[in-house]
Amino acid sequence: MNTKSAEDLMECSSEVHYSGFHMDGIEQRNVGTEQPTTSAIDEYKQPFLIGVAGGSASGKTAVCDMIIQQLHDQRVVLVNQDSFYHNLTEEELKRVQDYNFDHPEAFDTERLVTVMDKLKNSQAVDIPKYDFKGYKNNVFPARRVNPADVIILEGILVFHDPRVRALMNMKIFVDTDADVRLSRRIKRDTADNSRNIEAVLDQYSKFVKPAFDDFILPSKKYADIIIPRGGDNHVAIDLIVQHIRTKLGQHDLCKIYPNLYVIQSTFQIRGMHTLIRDSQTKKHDFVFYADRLIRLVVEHGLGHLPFTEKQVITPTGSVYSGVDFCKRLCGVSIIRSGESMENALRACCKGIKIGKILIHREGDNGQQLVYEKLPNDISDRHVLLLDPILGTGNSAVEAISLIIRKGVPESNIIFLNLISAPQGLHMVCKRFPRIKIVTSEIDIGLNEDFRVIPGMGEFGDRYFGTDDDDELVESRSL
Ligand SMILES: Nc1nc2c(ncn2[C@@H]2O[C@H](COP(=O)(O)OP(=O)(O)OP(=O)(O)O)[C@@H](O)[C@H]2O)c(=O)[nH]1
Ligand SMILES: O=P(O)(O)OC[C@H]1O[C@H](OP(=O)(O)OP(=O)(O)O)[C@H](O)[C@@H]1O
Ligand SMILES: O=c1cc[nH]c(=O)[nH]1
Repeated sequence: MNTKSAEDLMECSSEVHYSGFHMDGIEQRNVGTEQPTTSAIDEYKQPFLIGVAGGSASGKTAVCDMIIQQLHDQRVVLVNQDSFYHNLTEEELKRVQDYNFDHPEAFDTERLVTVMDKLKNSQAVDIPKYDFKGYKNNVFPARRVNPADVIILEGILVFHDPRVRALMNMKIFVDTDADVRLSRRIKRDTADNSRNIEAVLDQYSKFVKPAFDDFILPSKKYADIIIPRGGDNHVAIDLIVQHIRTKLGQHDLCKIYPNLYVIQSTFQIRGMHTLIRDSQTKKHDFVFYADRLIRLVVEHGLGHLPFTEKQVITPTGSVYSGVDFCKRLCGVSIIRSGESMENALRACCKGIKIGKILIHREGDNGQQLVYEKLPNDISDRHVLLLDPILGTGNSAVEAISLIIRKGVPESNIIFLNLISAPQGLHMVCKRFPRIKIVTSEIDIGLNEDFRVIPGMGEFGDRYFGTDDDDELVESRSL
């Protein structure tokens, strides 16, 4: 994975326009001509890598073909582990029937790691073409593979090497009955009369079955998903494709940080963002739409708290099996902008205790804690930390550190936020990998004044009316 420091990502243009939507007719508009560089984000755009392992003739190819077919609108490449078989030496060629094609050492794993690492980092690669008749991997020309959104690596032993496994976003094991695999293999290998059944069975008992027991089956434990019956299992494949689509639709940072949640974007949400980001929006509209967005973020954040099962009897006398909210919570707002989120939290959680933290900005690089008042029993509670803007991450880190010093486990903190800059997300997620962050949009970056871009300016000034709004134009409605 390409790890860049937050500082390395600071190169962004300061003049940025927000690409919004007209709600009537849903026409996309690009308001400005000068777009910011997206190189900072592109660094983190990584393809989704799926590993498909399983015994010989288990149906891996069928599973891959079906996934590729269903992901027809995505750029998908299929890489086969067979392409990485070592060349056979003259000696080995003379006694090919004694060569173990099913052992991990039959593959050039170093080359496989290099190629997959490049593909994962969106670089084009040359993949060897293997000649199954001549047992050579130097067929000319090699296969040129360009970067794609999804890469599928298929083969009997693709889970064997930990470096290859570490690159995978999803690991699928195709689990097919041994009898079915053997009969398929016999049919396949004798189909064109190229081999007789004795030779096929001999290879099976000498190499294929032992390798399955010693290397392939033990690698099943690494799988995220085990598909019984291979390509015949349409339900499993539909579910896998749905999951891949969700992941592809997510912001790339969500793939890096599993505890980061961006609420699902709708035109309604984009419309509200368009209004609060518009420098021409008047204060009362700004407050109205910011409040609506905040309410959505708060409701979403509450969904990440633990629940217990609860059954109730409905007026029809039927049983409804539901859940009961976690009761031990509190809010903590970062003064002053965080206070704008308190009403939404109170509206959702009656009588909730809300603590406060004031962090004074000293220059633009450092933060200094100047005031805190938190519930005495905060360490027993789940904490909803409120601040609408995550910029450099300095304020959030300061506030989270204080809450942890008060005895709250990191995993009991949920940071609720409207707009996040990638720099702040990297800083907070790396420092506190177990806290959850819920945000409504991730922006492009920060400008030289550490303001989020495109952003929405100074949230506190716009929400509380301490900016100069003489010039603002008339109110508009959604
Ligand atoms: N005899 C022989 N077998 C080979 C050679 N190269 C690979 N194999 C066999 O090919 C098998 C790996 O391919 P499979 O997993 O069966 O291929 P596949 O088509 O992807 O399998 P499924 O799609 O799961 O049916 C190993 O079990 C090897 O024994 C070769 O040159 N000669
Ligand atoms: O991630 P950072 O770079 O630390 O920036 C984020 C901080 O900036 C904003 O507050 P601001 O300092 O503008 O004060 P205000 O809430 O009083 O307007 C925001 O509410 C955060 O607290
Ligand atoms: O863009 C920014 C950054 C910090 N605080 C804000 O209110 N806006």
